[in-house]
Amino acid sequence: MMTTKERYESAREIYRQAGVDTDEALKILKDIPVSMHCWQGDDVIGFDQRGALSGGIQTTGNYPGKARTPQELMDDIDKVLSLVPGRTKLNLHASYAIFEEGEFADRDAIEPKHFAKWVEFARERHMGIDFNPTFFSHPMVKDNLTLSSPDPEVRKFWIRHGQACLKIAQYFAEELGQPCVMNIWIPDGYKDIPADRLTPRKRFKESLDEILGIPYDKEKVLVCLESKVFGIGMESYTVGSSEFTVNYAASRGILPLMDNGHYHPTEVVSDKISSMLLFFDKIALHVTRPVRWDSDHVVLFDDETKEIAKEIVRNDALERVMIGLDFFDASINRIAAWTVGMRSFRKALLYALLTPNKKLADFQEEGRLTEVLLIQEEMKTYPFGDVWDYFCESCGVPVRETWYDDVKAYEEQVLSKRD
Ligand SMILES: C[C@H](O)[C@H](O)[C@@H](O)C(=O)CO
Ligand SMILES: [Mn+2]
Repeated sequence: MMTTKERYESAREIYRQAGVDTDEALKILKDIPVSMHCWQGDDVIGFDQRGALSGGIQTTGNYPGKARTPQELMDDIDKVLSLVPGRTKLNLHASYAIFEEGEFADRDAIEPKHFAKWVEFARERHMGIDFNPTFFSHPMVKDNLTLSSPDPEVRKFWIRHGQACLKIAQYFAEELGQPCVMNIWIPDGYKDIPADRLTPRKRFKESLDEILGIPYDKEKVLVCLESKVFGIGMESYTVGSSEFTVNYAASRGILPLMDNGHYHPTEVVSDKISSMLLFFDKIALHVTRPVRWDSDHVVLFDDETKEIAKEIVRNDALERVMIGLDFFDASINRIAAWTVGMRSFRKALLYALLTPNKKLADFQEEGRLTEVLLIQEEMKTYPFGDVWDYFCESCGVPVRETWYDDVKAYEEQVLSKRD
C-alpha cells in the first residue's frame, strides 16, 4: 500500500498538470487563522449565569458530557486542537468570564482580569483570542430587547457591557500580540408585526455610537456588527437587520459580519462576499450550517461552505476576511462536532486553494464558459483527499476518521464521568 506521502506525490503531479501548485497551497493553508468558537463545548451556556439560553437561539440535543467548568471547557478545547490542522484562534463570548471563588461581576462590570486565565491558556498555545459581548441569557434582556430597548436603564446596562468588552478585547490583543475581532450581535426584535420599525433602530444606532465612543485602538480591536433576519420569538422583525448593520458598519469604519444562517433560505453568503470586499477593507464571517432555519448545525464540507472558501481565496482576501465558526450541536459528541466543523472548513479552504482559479477567471473573461463549467466539474474528482491526508499528517494530527478513536477514548475516560 502507498504511504500518505507517496499518495501526495502522485496527487501533486496530477494537480501540477492542471496548473495547481499543491506545495504552495499547503504552505498558505497552514497559516490561515480560523477562529474556533468556545460555545460549542457547553451549549452556549457560559459561566456567569445559570439560566436558560435566550436571545432567540437554541441548542437542541442532550448528548452527555458537556463542559461545566472553565477547566473542563479548556480540556475539551485542547482535545479538539489536537485533532484539527492549521492555525486556530479562540473565540470567546463575554459570558465565559472566569471568576475566583466567591467573586462575581455582572456583565456591565466585567474586566480584563476575569479573562486572565483565558489569556494564559491562549498564550501557552500561541493562539490569538476573538471576543463577543453577550447580549443574551441575562435578566437585563427585557422583552427580548437590549441596546434598542425603550427603557433607558436597560440600554445603559448593555452600553456599559459593550464598553467593558471593548477594553477586554484590547487587553486580548495587547497580551497576545494579535488583533482581536470583537463581534457585536444583539437578539432584539419582535415576534409580530411591529408598529414602529424606525425607533428601535434609531436607539440601537445611538447605543452603538455610545459604545464605540470610548477610546480604543482600532488596529488592535476589529469591531464587527452581525446582522440577523429573524430569531425564535423574533420572527417578524429584528432591529439589527442586514441593511442596518451594513450601513452602520460602512458609516462608522467597522466591519460587517455575515453569518450564513442569518439570511433568507435562498440567499447565499458566498454571493455577498465579493460585493462587500469592494466597499470594505475587511469583513468578518460566521460560518455555520442552517438547516431550514438558523439551526447552527455542524459545518460540513458542502457546496456552500466550499463556495464561501473559494470567494475568500480567489479574491485574494485571506487577510481581509476574518473567519470564525458559529455552530452548536448538543445531539452528538461535542468534541466530534467541533472537530468535524473545524476540519471541514479547513478542507474547504484547501479545496479553494487547489482550484485553478486564475485559469478559470481568464476563461470566463474570454467567454469560454463551457470550459469554466467542465473544469470546475472535473476538479471535483481530482485526488483532493490525498493532499488533505498529507496536510493532516504533516501537521501532526490524525489522518482521516482515525481521529474518532481519540474522541471515543476521551469520551470514555473524561466525558462519561461528567454527569
Ligand atoms: C452564540 C451566537 O451564535 C452568536 O453570538 C451570534 O453570532 C449568532 O449567530 C446568533 O444567532
Ligand atoms: Mn453568528
